[in-house]
Amino acid sequence: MISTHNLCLKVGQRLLVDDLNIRVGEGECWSVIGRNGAGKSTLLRTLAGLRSADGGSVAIGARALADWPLPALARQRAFLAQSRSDAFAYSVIETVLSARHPYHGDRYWEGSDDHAMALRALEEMEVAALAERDVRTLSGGERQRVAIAAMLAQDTPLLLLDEPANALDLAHQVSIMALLARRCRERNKTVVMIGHDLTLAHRVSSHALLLMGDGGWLAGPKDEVMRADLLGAYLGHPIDIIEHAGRSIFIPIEEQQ
Ligand SMILES: Nc1ncnc2c1ncn2[C@@H]1O[C@H](COP(=O)(O)OP(=O)(O)OP(=O)(O)O)[C@@H](O)[C@H]1O
Repeated sequence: MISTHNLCLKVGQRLLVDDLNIRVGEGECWSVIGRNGAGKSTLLRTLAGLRSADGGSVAIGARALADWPLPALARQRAFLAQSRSDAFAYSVIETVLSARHPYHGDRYWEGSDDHAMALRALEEMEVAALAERDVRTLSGGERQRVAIAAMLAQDTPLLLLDEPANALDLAHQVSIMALLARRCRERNKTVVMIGHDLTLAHRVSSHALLLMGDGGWLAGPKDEVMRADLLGAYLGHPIDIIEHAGRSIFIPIEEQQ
């Protein structure tokens, strides 16, 4: 679905990611893991085509990202930014409907199919009751769920999400991550997301990509990569993994006082 070829990312003189070669297949769910400042958002923005590579390339399907016309690219991938600000008094439903524009061509108005999809996405995110509300009046968690609803309404094969669990309460963190995993399993969608909750990431992901922040990286199936020794090295803190009720629970090891 999406692949990188000797991808290099830099900010200023600092090398964040060096020679990254990954192939994210259809139906796979990848978690990108690393310390603050390791380059996770920079990578995701590059995968979305919102920032150019500092070396190497990204391809969606067989076509280089740079060769995708923007409307066609918007039908291939949806992107959830880490934060957003709303300058205008759009309603929730208008915000979600705007995600349907890539399907309009020359048509200005949305059709009834667009409305039905937008409403369905709001219902899935449990924010349908807020459809007529001004987005600027929403709580942080409600706004996050509306942004994810817009992604679902965009209905792309590839979803790129920068910390989707941000601002969500516990129940919504679990349900939305489970929904993303189901989208991969049942509808063959492809997800690449950033998250700091290792237990949740391990539960829903098929693969993980660890970023060291100095160019180094490690990618593979989650059980090969999300090992205590590797995570400890990449996150700069020792980690314990406890098996409980068939799940792996990741906990930071407390230093002796
Ligand atoms: N426009 C910029 N100018 C200068 N430095 C930048 C710029 N954009 C990003 N950086 C730096 O690049 C590094 C990587 O940033 P990035 O946002 O990708 O990190 P991250 O892994 O997503 O971190 P976090 O977990 O805190 O969200 C950081 O040190 C950041 O300060």
